[in-house]
Amino acid sequence: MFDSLKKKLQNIRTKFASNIEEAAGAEQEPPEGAEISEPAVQPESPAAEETAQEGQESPTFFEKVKVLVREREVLLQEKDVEEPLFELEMVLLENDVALPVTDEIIARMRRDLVGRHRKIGASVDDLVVSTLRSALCGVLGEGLDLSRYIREHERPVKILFTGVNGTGKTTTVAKVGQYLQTNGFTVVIGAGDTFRAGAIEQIRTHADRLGIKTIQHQAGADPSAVLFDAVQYAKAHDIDVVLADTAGRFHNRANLMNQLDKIRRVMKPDLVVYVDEAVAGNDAVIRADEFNKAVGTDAVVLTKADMDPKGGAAISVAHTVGKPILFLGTGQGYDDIVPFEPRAVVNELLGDES
Ligand SMILES: Nc1nc2c(ncn2[C@@H]2O[C@H](COP(=O)(O)OP(=O)(O)OP(=O)(O)O)[C@@H](O)[C@H]2O)c(=O)[nH]1
Repeated sequence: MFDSLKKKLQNIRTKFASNIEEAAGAEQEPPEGAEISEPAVQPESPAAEETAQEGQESPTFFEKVKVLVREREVLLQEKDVEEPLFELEMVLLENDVALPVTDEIIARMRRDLVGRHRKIGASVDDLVVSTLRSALCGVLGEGLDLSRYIREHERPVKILFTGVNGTGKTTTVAKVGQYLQTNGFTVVIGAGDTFRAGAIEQIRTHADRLGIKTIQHQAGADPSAVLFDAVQYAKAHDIDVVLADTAGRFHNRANLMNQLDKIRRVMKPDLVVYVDEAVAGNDAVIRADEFNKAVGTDAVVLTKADMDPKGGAAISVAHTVGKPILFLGTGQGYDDIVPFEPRAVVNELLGDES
């Protein structure tokens, strides 16, 4: 994931850095007519001093100026960052980052860079990276640690999975079941997709393989009743978590959305988790937002991240919906699920924090 974006961000960093170096250098230029032959710059280090004393090649004027500007602050103007900001905007949009989220990242970068005295540390790239890091962290928000959430809430914690057809909801229910068992929690699955032929068998097969109990009714039964029974089972058997699968549906199908509303009222989930596929890019972000408006969403899972080189949905969805990403699905195996940690994502995009 992010392969394409990572490479392009590296180029943008270089562009920002060279523009800032240039701006800082320009700030150092003496006024017209002033003496420029010998800038009052001390060699940077004892090693540099030694080199100078030995009469070897002394640093050029430009190198001396660079040393000087790195030790002080620079006041950047809009024109200094206009071009790389525009390039950054294009790169984000090309990689499926939603327009309002792109705007937000650009606005944060501009706010952090323009019109402020910024201290240039050891490297201009550090300044660029820290500004980008803070803009990206700003839109990714905080993650949601599911294990911690479960430990801090009354059991059974009830998690309802919603989303459109075929995005990987059922597989995700199984993966989350496996993840929770590995983390020491007991789990029951409610086979709430009573609509699609074969859906009950599908979730049952997954659950059997993982040694998880499934609560199921006949095909065509009322999913609210199935999920109510799953919750009763969990209460009676001291199970930590109920995972509720549901049929795929589009937010504009009123009857199916009413069914979801009924499920919510009957099952009273603690978390409603919207599942969509990262590869759908902006479509996934728009659908997530629409689902949130229609039935509410507490967290998002993005599946098929392994097939998405852009990563735009992962960057956009939390800011758009205003809810955290819980997991990324990274393959078809039960272990192919990773908790979404915004900091780790930013580190992957920009390189580890030094
Ligand atoms: N590569 C990849 N494939 C995935 C991932 N998650 C699910 N899939 C595959 O996506 C396909 C659809 O998954 P399902 O779990 O059946 O989807 P669903 O949303 O429950 O489908 P409906 O019940 O029709 O709504 C299956 O072939 C899964 O193996 C993932 O993270 N990566």
